[in-house]
Amino acid sequence: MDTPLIEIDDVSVFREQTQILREVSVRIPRKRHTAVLGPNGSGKSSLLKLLTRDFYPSVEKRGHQGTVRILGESEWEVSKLRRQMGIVTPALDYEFSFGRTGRMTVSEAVASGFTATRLKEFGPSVDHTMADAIDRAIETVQMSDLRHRTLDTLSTGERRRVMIARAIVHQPKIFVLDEPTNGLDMTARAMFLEILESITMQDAMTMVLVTHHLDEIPPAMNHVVLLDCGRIAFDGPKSEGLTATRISSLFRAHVDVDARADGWYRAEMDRG
Ligand SMILES: Nc1ncnc2c1ncn2[C@@H]1O[C@H](COP(=O)(O)OP(=O)(O)OP(=O)(O)O)[C@@H](O)[C@H]1O
Repeated sequence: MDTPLIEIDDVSVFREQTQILREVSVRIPRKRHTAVLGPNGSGKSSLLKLLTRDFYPSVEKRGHQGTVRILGESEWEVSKLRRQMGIVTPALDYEFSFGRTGRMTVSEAVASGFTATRLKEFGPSVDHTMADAIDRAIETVQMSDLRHRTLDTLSTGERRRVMIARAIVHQPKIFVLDEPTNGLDMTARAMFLEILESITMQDAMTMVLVTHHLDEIPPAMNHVVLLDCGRIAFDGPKSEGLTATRISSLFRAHVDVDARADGWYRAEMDRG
């Protein structure tokens, strides 16, 4: 059997006396695109930070320390690990919006995904194969016309699409997105979701999407993890996780959930 891409085993994380993740265990095999859903402060970003090695499992009072294995390994040099993953976070988007990083062109920024670097001086020397991959990634996010523009001249929606191209240019096995539609208007969001949908359908990378919004989970993403106060409240098939009962309990509100025929979900708060 294939080694799972991600195995988190009995991990707790404490920060400043507060326990922000509680005995979390999650296993994500290849091709199991997974949405991590939960209310504000439930620990979604902290879970992703375990994957990117921004957070490590804490040692608990009884001496126990959980493990995080990525591609079968628990010891990773952070820079090497980042090259195995595509990552899109609001913080990264911000970093690419100004200063020397913001003055990179779309093509240069996408090329920097090969080395997981943030400045063109540290970027790769681009050979033919890489140039083709850069073109394909830029096409996937529908940015070919703007490829020579610098990032600081792009709208948030356009820059976010460039971040996707940068994250996938080297065809990583794992593609992680943290609330990627934050700050996008209706049209930019719809376009962004269409791009995510096309990437999940290719199945080349396994996507882990952190979101508050059920209606952002692409149809081909069939697995959900529900996080509640740092604990896993559910981990399983989307059709069983995204029920009105579970979602209402998670968000402490009456929520109607509609599984649509096209595979997308809609949720609406029942204010009655
Ligand atoms: N570095 C830190 N130091 C102290 N507390 C932290 C730290 N990082 C996160 N927390 C706390 O851990 C909890 C979970 O935070 P996290 O950002 O993972 O939640 P989230 O589900 O991603 O929230 P949101 O949806 O609002 O982004 C919050 O109560 C937060 O204040």
